[in-house]
Amino acid sequence: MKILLADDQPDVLEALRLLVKAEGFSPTLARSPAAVLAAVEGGDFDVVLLDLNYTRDTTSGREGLSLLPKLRELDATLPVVVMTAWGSVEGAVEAMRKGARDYVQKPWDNARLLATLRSQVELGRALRRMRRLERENAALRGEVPPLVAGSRAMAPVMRLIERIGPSDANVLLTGEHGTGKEVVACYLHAISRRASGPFVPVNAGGLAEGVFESELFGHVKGAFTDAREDRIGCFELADAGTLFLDEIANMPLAQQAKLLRVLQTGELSPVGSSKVRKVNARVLSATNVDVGAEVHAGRFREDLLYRLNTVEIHLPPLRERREDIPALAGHFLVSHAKRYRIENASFDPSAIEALLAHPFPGNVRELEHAVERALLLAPSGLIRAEDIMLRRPSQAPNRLEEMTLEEAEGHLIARALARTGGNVSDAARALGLSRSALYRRMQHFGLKGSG
Ligand SMILES: Nc1ncnc2c1ncn2[C@@H]1O[C@H](COP(=O)(O)OP(=O)(O)OP(=O)(O)O)[C@@H](O)[C@H]1O
Repeated sequence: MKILLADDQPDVLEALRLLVKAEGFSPTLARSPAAVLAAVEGGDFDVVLLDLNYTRDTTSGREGLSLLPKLRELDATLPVVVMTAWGSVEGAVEAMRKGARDYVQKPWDNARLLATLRSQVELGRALRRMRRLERENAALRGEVPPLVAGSRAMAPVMRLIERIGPSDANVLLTGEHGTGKEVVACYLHAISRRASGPFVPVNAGGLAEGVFESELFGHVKGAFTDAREDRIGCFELADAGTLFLDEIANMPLAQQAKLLRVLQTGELSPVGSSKVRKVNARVLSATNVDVGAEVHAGRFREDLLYRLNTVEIHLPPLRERREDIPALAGHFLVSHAKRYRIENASFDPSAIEALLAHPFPGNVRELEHAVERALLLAPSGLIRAEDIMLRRPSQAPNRLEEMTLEEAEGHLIARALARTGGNVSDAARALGLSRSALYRRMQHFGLKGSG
């Protein structure tokens, strides 16, 4: 049983540590509200025992009280027991209202404290079990997207996802292209309290100047020439649900400012209207770019990043979680066989070996496409190594007709940049794009120019 003990008085902490350790708990200690949050973010506790007062000369309990909603946001199933000063019943009542499960008064009675902690651990576990069952049932009903993530590298990521999912916290998903950021966003929504509301994905980084506001905030009839009807924006479509903003690092600064305003106020006005509307959408966002570096370079607003990444979840590339390859391949085999009505689809062990040996620069998406192609090419339903066409990155084809549209685009852009010696303006002119549009695509493909 893992317990987090939080108090700013070392002697109290030590007494509590000895007490709970003797009873089979494994304690972690925190001496400040910040340490409590950091511990809960990084750890996996069965119960928290939280003192409400953090500076010796105050007894208001404010600091501890303000921690409770934050803890609930981080993990709604984590039981928190508060300690209050003797006789301060109001503090205890307020703490319970803010999400504490129980309280004990100082000086505490050892036997009662331990009994309270033990029963909270039991209750917390039951609650988590129930949540898991609900989720498994929802997955069986097809309401939660299947997420294959059994590898060791994904274990801490999954723990974080399970913990953060039910809360309303804004989450920034990072990771290379095709690592599953959108599936995870969908999963987070499906296990949240908003699951019965809508999940609205929008490619925030791909919206042109003129469409951004209307797409996100909506417009009223007559707001501009083409506005023949009122249109509801994605923020309102996601009301009581989740808005998923993809490719956020590609948003120009002007759009970032508009988004930030809505996130700060929780209010928006559709284009052409002066009426203010309240919005209630949980915002999940994603990027394959190092946003910290973008902030540093002045291309991304720090205050916006701060709003978006209450919690950051990084999805490792597939090459760092090879253990997942067989299960993912099996998952894609079943789902595509169903889609193409292919019976008896299966892998020969040589096929799995070939998959395990591939570096997958395109991550899970590349694996999915490889399995889909192999399924369509294998003469019987049995897929062998030779049916799987995997390209070594160094042997990437340079025949356009063998490429996907995305590969062809990246290839043409890289070629144009090579021809112009990395000059972005010249390359943009050659490709018939604006400089900023080319810049966005270069970021998308991880290409660099020389100015
Ligand atoms: N863990 C997973 N379990 C099952 N399917 C997955 C998993 N990860 C990714 N996929 C599948 O792989 C494909 C790519 O995933 P997704 O679109 O979520 O990646 P992404 O990181 O959002 O990509 P991009 O950065 O290009 O937008 C999807 O079809 C998705 O269903």
